[in-house]
Amino acid sequence: MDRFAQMTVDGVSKSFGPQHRRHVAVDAVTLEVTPGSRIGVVGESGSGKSTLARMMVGLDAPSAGSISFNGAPLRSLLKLRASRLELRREVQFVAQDTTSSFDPLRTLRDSIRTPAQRLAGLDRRAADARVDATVSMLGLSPALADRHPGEVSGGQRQRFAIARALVVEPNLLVCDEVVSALDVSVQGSILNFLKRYCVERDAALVFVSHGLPATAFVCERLVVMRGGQIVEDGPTSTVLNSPRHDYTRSLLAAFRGPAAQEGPA
Ligand SMILES: Nc1ncnc2c1ncn2[C@@H]1O[C@H](COP(=O)(O)OP(=O)(O)OP(=O)(O)O)[C@@H](O)[C@H]1O
Repeated sequence: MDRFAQMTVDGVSKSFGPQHRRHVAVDAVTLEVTPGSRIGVVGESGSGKSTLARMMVGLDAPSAGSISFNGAPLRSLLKLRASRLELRREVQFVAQDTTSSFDPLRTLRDSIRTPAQRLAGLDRRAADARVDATVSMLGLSPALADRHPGEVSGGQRQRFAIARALVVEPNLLVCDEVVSALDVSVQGSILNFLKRYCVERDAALVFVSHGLPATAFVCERLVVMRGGQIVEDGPTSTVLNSPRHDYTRSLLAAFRGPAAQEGPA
């Protein structure tokens, strides 16, 4: 599989529930992601951000519309084991809920080493070295990786989840509320780290978050969602300084302050 060049989300919708009580979580969303783009997806709770992110990594299937990776339908890439593994090598996801995302019976090191071996093709020794280097870059002691997920704090587990995604060095990283559980000081260093990671390797980031200041700090493009739809999409500075939609204005008003433009808060 070629290196990530383009992901296209084309008129994608997702509904939940029985026919007579259909709830439309994502409604005809169109979005294009290319290398180096860092896209922040913001919006109120229930606006469809997580559902969109899950569809982009193939964890949920769209009810309508299509998603393609380098021109190939995601659905067909996911069908075959070989292309699914290659896709996972290129596209990684960090979920909001880290409690259920790690196997409680395995050490964190085991869980992070597996993708380093299986997806990045490293032997055990190289994979262990990669695990140590990655967790260290995220401000964690490698010794902590020998614990089980229940033996570290929620914030540490969140950083291990980021490490598990980064250990395969993906070229598209999709993050769903990855810093909300972290202390403010740790948030800042993780946001800096994610931004640097993307800039250095021309990787793309889709960063789903409630936190507008953090999102504006990391992302050069902001997508605002409401009721499953994208109501605004543009360069971060344009969206912050001259929002076109009333909803964006009210979202900005809630976060009004210099922090929105100067750095994570
Ligand atoms: N598996 C599901 N089954 C039924 N409804 C769902 C499911 N997943 C999401 N929804 C509904 O879809 C809508 C969008 O949810 P989603 O989690 O995508 O929003 P969100 O913007 O990420 O919210 P939050 O910021 O609170 O995580 C919500 O009304 C939610 O209740």
